[in-house]
Amino acid sequence: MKETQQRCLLIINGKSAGNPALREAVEEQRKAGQHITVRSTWEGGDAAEFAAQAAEMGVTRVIACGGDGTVNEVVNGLMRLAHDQRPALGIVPLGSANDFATSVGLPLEPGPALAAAMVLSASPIDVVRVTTGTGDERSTSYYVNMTTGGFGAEITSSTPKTLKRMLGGGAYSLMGALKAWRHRSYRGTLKWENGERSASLLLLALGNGRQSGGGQVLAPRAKLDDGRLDILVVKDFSSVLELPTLISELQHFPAEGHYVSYFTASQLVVTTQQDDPPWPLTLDGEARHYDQFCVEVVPLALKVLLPDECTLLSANDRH
Ligand SMILES: Nc1ncnc2c1ncn2[C@@H]1O[C@H](COP(=O)(O)OP(=O)(O)OP(=O)(O)O)[C@@H](O)[C@H]1O
Repeated sequence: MKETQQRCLLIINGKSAGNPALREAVEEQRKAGQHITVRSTWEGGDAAEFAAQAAEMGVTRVIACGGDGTVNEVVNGLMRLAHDQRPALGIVPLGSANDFATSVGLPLEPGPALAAAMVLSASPIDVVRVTTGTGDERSTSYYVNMTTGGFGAEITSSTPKTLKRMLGGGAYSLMGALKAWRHRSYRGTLKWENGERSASLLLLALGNGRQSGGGQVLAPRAKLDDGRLDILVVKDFSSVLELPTLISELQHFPAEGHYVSYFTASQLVVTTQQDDPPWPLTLDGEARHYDQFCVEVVPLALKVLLPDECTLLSANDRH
């Protein structure tokens, strides 16, 4: 940790611009001599726009104040800058889930979180690039924590608590909930550098971080800086009798189980056949549908202000 003066840009989700604890925290840090410029968003896209202006403002730290959606928007803005011009990213968690901030061990209250963002050192982490569509429809975006695809993506993006209850309640409760949600599987072909498989899937999770959906750990062995994506594939089932095995496998994350496979790759491409429905994929907290998408690791692309003891950094691996 460094006790130095910082030039920071705070990007606040407009929803939280009046947050009293955040206002107090900014005032306190300014009194302590920190140079803080604040920008508040009006609508989606603003946070990325502000972040992309950070280099010309001469700031060294950009602090995203909001939920996971705001963090990922700021990441997208920073990725528009050349690598050596990207300021470090800090986080003051103000969302409802805050999955990234929670899993890396950042303080969750505005005062301590902003104070931490002034002194924490910046660790380089991987960023994940997602390319969707083809030809004129092609679009690229980035994320730092996790994205989910398939039926599970529709649930994780809308009701974090429901998902937790579903997975914690045993086979019949899960089956009931799945029926109520008009559960469906998605067919597709997954291709990565060491393999290929076609399957009917319930859930696909692509983790650089470990959790999504408000505390649901779907990539328990992920590291932020190992150049790999942790991939969880949950195959579909046809009867309630299969569910106990599926639930048990979801607790152990086997490399190759009956329903659950867990492996790593630096790139994964998912494609559907012409008659298959497009896949829901959560990007920025919202599920959108795609016929094809490619996720790939951009190694050590961004410096993030993290606790030195963060267990998601390879340097803190137990030997
Ligand atoms: N002034 C604003 N008022 C309301 N919504 C906004 C405003 N500015 C941006 N947004 C929307 O908020 C989204 C980001 O939300 P954010 O992730 O900060 O909160 P959240 O959804 O509550 O968090 P979490 O994902 O942790 O539950 C942006 O993608 C944008 O669409």
